[in-house]
Amino acid sequence: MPITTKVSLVRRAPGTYETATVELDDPRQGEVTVKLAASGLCHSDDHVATGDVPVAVYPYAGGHEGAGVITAVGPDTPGYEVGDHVVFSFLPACGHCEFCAQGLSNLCDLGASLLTGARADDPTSFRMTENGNPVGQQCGISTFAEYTTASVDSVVKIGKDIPLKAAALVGCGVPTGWGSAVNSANIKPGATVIVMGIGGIGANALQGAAHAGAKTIIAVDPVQFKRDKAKVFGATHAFATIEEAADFARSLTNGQGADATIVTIGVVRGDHVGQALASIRKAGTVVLTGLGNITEAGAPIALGDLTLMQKRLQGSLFGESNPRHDIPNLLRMYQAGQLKLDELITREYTLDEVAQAYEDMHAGRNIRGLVVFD
Ligand SMILES: NC(=O)C1=CN([C@@H]2O[C@H](COP(=O)(O)OP(=O)(O)OC[C@H]3O[C@@H](n4cnc5c(N)ncnc54)[C@H](O)[C@@H]3O)[C@@H](O)[C@H]2O)C=CC1
Ligand SMILES: N[C@@H](CCC(=O)N[C@@H](CSC=O)C(=O)NCC(=O)O)C(=O)O
Repeated sequence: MPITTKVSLVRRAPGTYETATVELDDPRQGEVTVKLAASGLCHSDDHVATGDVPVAVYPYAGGHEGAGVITAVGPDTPGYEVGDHVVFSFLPACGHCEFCAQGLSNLCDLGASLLTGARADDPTSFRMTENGNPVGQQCGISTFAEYTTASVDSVVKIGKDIPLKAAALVGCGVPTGWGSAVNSANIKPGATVIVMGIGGIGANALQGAAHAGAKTIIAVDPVQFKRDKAKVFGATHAFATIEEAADFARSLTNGQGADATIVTIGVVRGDHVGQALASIRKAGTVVLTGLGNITEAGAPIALGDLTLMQKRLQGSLFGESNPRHDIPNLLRMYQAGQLKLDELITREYTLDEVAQAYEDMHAGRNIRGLVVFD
C-alpha cells in the first residue's frame, strides 16, 4: 500500500520550496523506504529552485543530504532490514558500471539518469506522485521528506550509535568539501591553500586541507560571520576578497601564489574562475566544486595561465569520494574526534521552513542549516 508523506518541493524554476503531501511508492526490489531524521540544506537544492541546475520534471521534491531509519525493505533485497540506520549518498554507486569498476564511483553511470528522479531502470516510473502525477526526486532520493523511497545504491548503512543529525552531513557536504581538498587538490604537507566560499562545502574543504597538512589555509568569504567560523574548521587566515588572499599567498611564497585554490562559492561565475587561476603558482591547481553560471560575468580565463604556466583546472564531483568507503571512514573520524560535524550545524529548521532556510543561506546566516524531523 503506497503511503503519503510530507515533502518540500518546487513547482517551477525560478520558484521557492513549499510543503506538499505526495504519494510514496512501496519499495520495489533493490529499494528501501526510510523515515528521515535530518536533512542538510545544500546550495545545490537552491540551484534547482533558481533554475541554475535545470531539472526535467516539476514538481521536484528537494533534498539530497540526509540520514534516517529504514521502515520497509523491497522484496529480494538482501543486506537491509527494518530498523537499520542509513545515510543517503547524493550519488548512487552501483559497483559494476564502467566508472565504478575503475574506482570512480562518484561518476557511477546511474548518477547520469537522475535529473528527473525517476527509477534508473525505468525512466517513466516515479517513486513519488501527487494526485497520480510524477514528482521528480532530487538525486533520486529527496531528503526534504518525512519518508522517502530510494534505491539501495543510494544508501550506506551506519552504526546505530552515530547521531543521525551529524550523519546526515556526510551524504554530501562533508565528503564533497573534504574530498575537494584531499582528493582533487591533492594537497601536500606544508602547502598554501585558498578556499573561496565558506558554506557547508567550503568549511569541509578547510577541514580536509588541515588534515592533509597544509601550513597556510586562507579562507575567502565576503561575510564576516563566515570568516569567523572558518577559523573553527582550520583556516589560518581569512579575507573578504580573493585579491587580498592572493596577495597574502604571494607574500608567503616568493611571489608565486597558492599551491591550490578550491572554489566552493555558492553561485560560481566565470570571473571567479579567472580570479582563482590568477591566485595559484605555476603548475598549481584550481579545484572547481561550486556550481552556478560560469558564462555569466565571464571575465576571460587567461589561456596563458593554463598553458604557459601549466596550471590545472580540475572539476570535482562529490570530492571524488567513494560513498561506500568514504562515508563510513568520515564517520569513524568524527567518532575519533578528528572531524567536526556538530559544529557545522548552525541552525535547525522544520520541513515547513525550507524556504526560510534558503533565505538565510542567501543572507549568509549559516554554515549548514539542517531540517530536523520528529
Ligand atoms: N561539485 C559537487 O559535487 C557539489 C557542488 N556543490 C556546490 O557547491 C557550492 C557551495 O555549496 P554550499 O557550501 O552549500 O553553499 P553556501 O551558499 O552555503 O556557501 C557558499 C559561500 O560562498 C560565499 N561567497 C559568495 N560569493 C563569494 C565570493 N565572490 N568569494 C568568496 N566567497 C563567496 C557565500 O558568502 C557563502 O558563504 C554550490 O554551488 C553547490 O551547488 C554542492 C554539493 C556538491
Ligand atoms: N546526477 C547528475 C550528477 C550531478 C549531480 O548530482 N548534480 C546535483 C548537484 S551536485 C550536488 O549537490 C544535482 O542537483 N542533481 C539533481 C539530480 O536530481 O540529480 C549527473 O550525473 O548528471
